[in-house]
Amino acid sequence: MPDSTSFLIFIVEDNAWYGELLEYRLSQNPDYAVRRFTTAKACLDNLTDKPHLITLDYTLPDGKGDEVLKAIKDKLPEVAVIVISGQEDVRTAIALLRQGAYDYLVKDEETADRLWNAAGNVHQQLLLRRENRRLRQQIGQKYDLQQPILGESPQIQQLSTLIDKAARANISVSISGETGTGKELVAKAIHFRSDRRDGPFVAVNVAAIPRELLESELFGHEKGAFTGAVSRRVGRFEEANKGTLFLDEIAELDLSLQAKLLRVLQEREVSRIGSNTAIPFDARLMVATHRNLLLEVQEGRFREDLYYRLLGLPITLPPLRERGHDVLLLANTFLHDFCHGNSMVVCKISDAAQQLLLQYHFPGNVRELKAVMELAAVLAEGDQIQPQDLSLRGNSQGGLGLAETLAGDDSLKAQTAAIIQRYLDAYKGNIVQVAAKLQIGKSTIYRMLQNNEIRIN
Ligand SMILES: Nc1ncnc2c1ncn2[C@@H]1O[C@H](COP(=O)(O)OP(=O)(O)OP(=O)(O)O)[C@@H](O)[C@H]1O
Repeated sequence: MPDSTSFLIFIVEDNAWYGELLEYRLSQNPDYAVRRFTTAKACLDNLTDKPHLITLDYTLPDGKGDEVLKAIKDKLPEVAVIVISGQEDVRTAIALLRQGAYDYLVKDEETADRLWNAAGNVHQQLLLRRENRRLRQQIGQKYDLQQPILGESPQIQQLSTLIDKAARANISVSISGETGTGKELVAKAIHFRSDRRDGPFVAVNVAAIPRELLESELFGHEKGAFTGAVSRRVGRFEEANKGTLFLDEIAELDLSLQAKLLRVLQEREVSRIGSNTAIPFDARLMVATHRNLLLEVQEGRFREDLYYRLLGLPITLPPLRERGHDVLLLANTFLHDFCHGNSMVVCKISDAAQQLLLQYHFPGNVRELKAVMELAAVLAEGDQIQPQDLSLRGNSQGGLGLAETLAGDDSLKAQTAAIIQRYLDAYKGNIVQVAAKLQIGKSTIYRMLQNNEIRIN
């Protein structure tokens, strides 16, 4: 039996000398395991070993190529079969290819080389498929947890039931909720629990892509469709084939693209910019927004007909501040994951810090909580997280005041300087400690001091 990394080839050829020649050539690749059979029956009897490639002589003593090909494909549809024939016959070649043969080669002095190339291609495709499967499994494991949406509050329990219902039906899903409440996480959970889990999950943040690029991002374009279209581009709608397309911040889609999206959904086809060819659209659509989409409709910014098409199963995510003690459950999980990932000792959250977390309004919701807890793990002295380690907006006690620093409109450079300055103050100018805490080089701090971007107070 082939293992998961090998590439098993069957050569089916009644001419012993020719079979040996092909075997000799193909065996030159150390990744290939080659076995030779002189009859169709012997080949068919051994298909349980699941070869990846079969080279099939068209005229065997116990069967003609087309019959044997059919028998092979009936038993093992995914195997690549290359038919090798003594004479060229275009009609037979076409018929065999239609029947599912991978290639058709005529015996001449170049056959062994052409077979070598074809086998190389089949092998490459197999490696890509394996890699693809591995990555999918990895992603699947990451998101396909029984309880991917952490929380014990009634709101989150209800949400879990809705996710299961959404996963079972092939209905559109519209998710709303404040920023950072887990809209994308919910969309992924539905995808990975649904029948489409083996297909791709393609996420597009409509608000993050400039209008002039968005159309081609979504629908793709043909080479030369517009200035700058130097090569063909497959759009995200096509990429999501057999999977899920998640359009985040859907309310930001402008009216002309809303019209185009509506057409795609009505006709279930897309065409690339610059092409008249319609490509079937077979993906489940999920959309998300932090806005009230109905209000957008009432104010004329969002098409009503599109709204009803997209609404499907509406899911509203509650803000974190309304999830009661889930805040602490999430805080502990984030702390635990971060400390484990960074080989740090996991600290506890002191009672006072817990109270602060429970009272805080979390405008950035779960995303903010995660960032706050990770930073707290870095800042904590000893084995407990104290209120001063929590960088919450308006927390006068501490967190080095980073929340305010980061909420400003300053450039990245200015924000970096502000963060380092806060740490320098907190560590009383100890550059070695600050560099270690922030995991930056001491030279960065010295350079910034030299440029007067920061100072020792
Ligand atoms: N209930 C939850 N359990 C565990 N992790 C969560 C939960 N909710 C959100 N998260 C985490 O919080 C972060 C933000 O979630 P996500 O990106 O899904 O939010 P969003 O609502 O889509 O945000 P935005 O509106 O900015 O697009 C992610 O790291 C996500 O894994």
